[in-house]
Amino acid sequence: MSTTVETVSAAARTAPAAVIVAIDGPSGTGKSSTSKAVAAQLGLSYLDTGAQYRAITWWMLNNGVDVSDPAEIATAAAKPVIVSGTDPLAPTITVDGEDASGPIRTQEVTSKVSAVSAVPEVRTRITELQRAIAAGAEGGIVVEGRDIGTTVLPGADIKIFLTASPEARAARRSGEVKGSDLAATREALVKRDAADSGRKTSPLAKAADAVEVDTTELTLSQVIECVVTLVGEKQVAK
Ligand SMILES: Nc1ncnc2c1ncn2[C@@H]1O[C@H](COP(=O)(O)OP(=O)(O)O)[C@@H](O)[C@H]1O
Ligand SMILES: Nc1ccn([C@@H]2O[C@H](COP(=O)(O)OP(=O)(O)O)[C@@H](O)[C@H]2O)c(=O)n1
Repeated sequence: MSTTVETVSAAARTAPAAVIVAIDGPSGTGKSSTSKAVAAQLGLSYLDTGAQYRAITWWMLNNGVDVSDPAEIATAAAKPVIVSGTDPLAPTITVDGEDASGPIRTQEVTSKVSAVSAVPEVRTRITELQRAIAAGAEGGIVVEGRDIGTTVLPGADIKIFLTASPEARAARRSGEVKGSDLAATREALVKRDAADSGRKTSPLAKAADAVEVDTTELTLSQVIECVVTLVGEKQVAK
């Protein structure tokens, strides 16, 4: 009998505690790359909340919703069925059963997503989904977005807020698309930041208890290492 108890306590002592990690920040700061790598390295699930806002925007554009009309967006907000796969090595997203991972990255969706995500009914719906996914991730999860530390998971074990200069972020983003215009990319990015930070309902913001990491002069590997270290410290303390 005592052997069983000892075995269980030994396992509890050595197994890392399940942690909830919130990573927020504006576009191009490295949230997705960092979150996926940290989750994969630490055996945690991963949730890209921006992909969910993109997915609902894509559905609205495909289903005749006038995305310049908040009332129309609000009425349609409950309709699409959005399912996120949380494997950091192969994240997925479907809308009404259809793979949406490619189409949600188009310029059209990117230019409309801030207007859709500002509508309170959309945020309530997507926030519920996010909380349910985090609650179901028994081994822990890294959730990345704009309002995870402030609104979605205010009780997260660790909160990171990534920043970088607009120049660095625009250079990173335009590096992803061959022949893209750096100045236009910067302008679009700054405009989206302003819309996301300026909206009334759960704007892009750093939580008071978040650790801010400026990634402007850091390599992606350095950022990942920094976050892995911060999460490791929390796991030991739990
Ligand atoms: N510290 C970094 N240094 C250089 N490039 C980076 C860094 N972090 C991310 N990147 C690159 O910048 C681009 C945007 O990163 P991403 O993780 O998608 O940012 P976000 O999710 O914050 O929008 C990607 O091409 C990524 O490889
Ligand atoms: N938690 C979140 C995540 C994204 N979003 C919205 O979704 C958009 C797309 O997010 P994203 O993370 O895919 O954007 P990128 O930084 O990858 O370009 C943001 O510009 C916000 O308008 C949000 O409102 N709240």
